[in-house]
Amino acid sequence: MVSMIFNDPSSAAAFHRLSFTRFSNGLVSLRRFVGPLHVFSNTPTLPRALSLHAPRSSRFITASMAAEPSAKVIDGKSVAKQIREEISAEVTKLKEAIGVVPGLAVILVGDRKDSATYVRNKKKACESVGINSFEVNLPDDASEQEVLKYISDFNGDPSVHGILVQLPLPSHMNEQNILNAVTIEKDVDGFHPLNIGHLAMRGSEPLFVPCTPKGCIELLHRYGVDIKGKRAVVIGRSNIVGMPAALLLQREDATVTIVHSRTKNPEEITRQADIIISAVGQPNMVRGSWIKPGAVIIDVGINPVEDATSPRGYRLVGDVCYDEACKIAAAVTPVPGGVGPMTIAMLLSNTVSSAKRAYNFN
Ligand SMILES: Nc1nc2c(c(=O)[nH]1)N[C@@H](CN(C=O)c1ccc(C(=O)N[C@@H](CCC(=O)O)C(=O)O)cc1)CN2
Repeated sequence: MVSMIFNDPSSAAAFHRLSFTRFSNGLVSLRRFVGPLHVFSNTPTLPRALSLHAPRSSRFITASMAAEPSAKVIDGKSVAKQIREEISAEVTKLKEAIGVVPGLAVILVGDRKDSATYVRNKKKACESVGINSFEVNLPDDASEQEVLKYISDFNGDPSVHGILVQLPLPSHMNEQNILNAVTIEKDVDGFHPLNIGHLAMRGSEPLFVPCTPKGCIELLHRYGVDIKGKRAVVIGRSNIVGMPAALLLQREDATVTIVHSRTKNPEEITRQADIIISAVGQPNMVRGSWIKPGAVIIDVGINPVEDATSPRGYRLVGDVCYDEACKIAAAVTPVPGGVGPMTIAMLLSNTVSSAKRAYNFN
């Protein structure tokens, strides 16, 4: 069975570790639904309404006897495509009106395959919407000074509106020093302490919100999920996902609990949530028994697990046991094809916002 112990990744590394875990599908007991959570769509191509009902009388059932999968699949891939089309139109407008083309600079240090893939995908996404991209590739043994020099050059370059340092960085580098060096006006990753600070303060607006948490909220909005007054549980408290996701949910008037590696009874707490955002990097940790019937689940985990039948030798799974979640939740994001593609769509969105802000263009 999958481990029930999870860690708090302080950097992106824990999300993309190649950890191979075997698990088996046991029976799960689940509590009957206590109240409806309506999921309305305001987008014509997306689902109209979701609401699950069950009689209050029978208190417990088991997953083996439970209904067929009924959860709505929250399709991040198609929402991200829609967003790229919207961004493409904005880029054209900006260029035609004032002759400005947004520019994104990406710095990659080291030779991690997954990071190289993400950077390549970011470059392709920029091309697809008409954003200029600038790429710097440094070897694993590059010095922190070299990275800081590139950041300083990009900070002063008017053709660059967004700067991103791909994480994780090699262990000899001080991540915080490097993230702090990006000027906040170009911090399209939203990781600068000032941007995070503004996100945490009521009545204050950050210039940028971190892309993955922003993508999670965007999915909830585009699928018409009510957040105000709902109970939300964020599993994981990393700087790049869990913590900012909790702050964003709070700004949307959810009642937010963070479940982390030292939380007692994580299962019981999570089962109270109307909305779950899981970002711990532990394959299939959240079982059916953790989920309140009718909950909406945003699964941020992208975990490789051994799979001899796949050409890559592994396949990707989320933090949430998808098959079990599909039988209990109202709506759930798949992995792959859920939050991942939204991360890059939000990066493009932040880059265009930055270029517009630089020229006071609305
Ligand atoms: N500077 C940053 N570094 C990292 C971030 C970040 O937001 N800023 N996030 C992650 C990696 N990441 C983007 O950088 C990212 C991860 C995953 C995906 C994605 O689309 N995943 C696909 C599956 C891909 C596959 O098949 O291998 C999916 O979930 O469908 C996009 C971006 C850490 N570093």
